[in-house]
Amino acid sequence: MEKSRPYVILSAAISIDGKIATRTGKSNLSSRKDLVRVHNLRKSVDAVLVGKNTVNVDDPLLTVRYVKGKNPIRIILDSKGSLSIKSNVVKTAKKIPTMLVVSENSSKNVKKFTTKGVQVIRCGKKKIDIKKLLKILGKKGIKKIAVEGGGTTNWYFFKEKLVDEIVVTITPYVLGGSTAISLVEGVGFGKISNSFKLKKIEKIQNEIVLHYMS
Ligand SMILES: NC(=O)C1=CN([C@@H]2O[C@H](COP(=O)(O)OP(=O)(O)OC[C@H]3O[C@@H](n4cnc5c(N)ncnc54)[C@H](OP(=O)(O)O)[C@@H]3O)[C@@H](O)[C@H]2O)C=CC1
Ligand SMILES: Nc1nc(O)c(N)c(N[C@@H]2O[C@H](COP(=O)(O)O)[C@@H](O)[C@H]2O)n1
Repeated sequence: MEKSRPYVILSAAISIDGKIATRTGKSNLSSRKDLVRVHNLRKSVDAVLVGKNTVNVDDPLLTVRYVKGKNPIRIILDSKGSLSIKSNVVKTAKKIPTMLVVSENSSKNVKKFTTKGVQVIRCGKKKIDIKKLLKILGKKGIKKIAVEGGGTTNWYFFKEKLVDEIVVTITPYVLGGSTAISLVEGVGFGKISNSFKLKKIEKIQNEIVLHYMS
């Protein structure tokens, strides 16, 4: 692992058939107990990163609420700067550090975000260059990141071989549907070569939490 970039933990909850949301975008798969575990993970990292669609669909807070602890910095990948200023992450940005990552070519006026307390980072010409972004974050003192989806964001991190650890909860649901979002979207790998080592298995009632390391 390059020293200059943060350690990346990919965190998600999946259905038995590997989906992270229903075809209508419902994703509240984890039990309360598993969410307590997720919040313990959040308090242990410097930042939580998600893609723009996750913010649009879930309108998450991405805070530590079910346990006591410091909120991580929230990072949203949104190359066009199209996020709604009415989203919870923007509305709470004056209290909880929030970064919006846009591309260098994004012509959108970012002042509407900065006035709400959001720090805007420009990175990558047309699309966000996540390798470069991780270096920028490393320079800002961010040492550990939890990537919390969605499937497209997860794909970019796997594609660039930037995932150091995977923590995935298998929840007792079958969602089906060819348009339902999978743990990893994108075009996918052509070869079976991207392997991880199983380090821990936790059973939480009806769920199994798998911990894999690169
Ligand atoms: N069960 C679970 O654990 C979780 C479930 N979810 C679910 O996942 C769904 C959303 O997933 P999905 O639609 O795949 O979208 P994502 O949330 O992954 O957002 C993808 C978008 O982020 C923007 N983006 C910009 N640069 C990058 C980059 N370098 N890498 C990745 N993304 C980039 C892109 O938009 P642009 O081109 O405009 O910049 C891209 O289309 C929701 O339904 C949500 O509920 C999400 C998280 C966890
Ligand atoms: N680990 C996990 N389990 C689930 O069941 C989930 N739905 C998610 N989703 C991620 O957490 C975000 C919601 O966070 P808040 O409760 O609003 O703080 C969501 O947007 C996904 O990134 N994760």
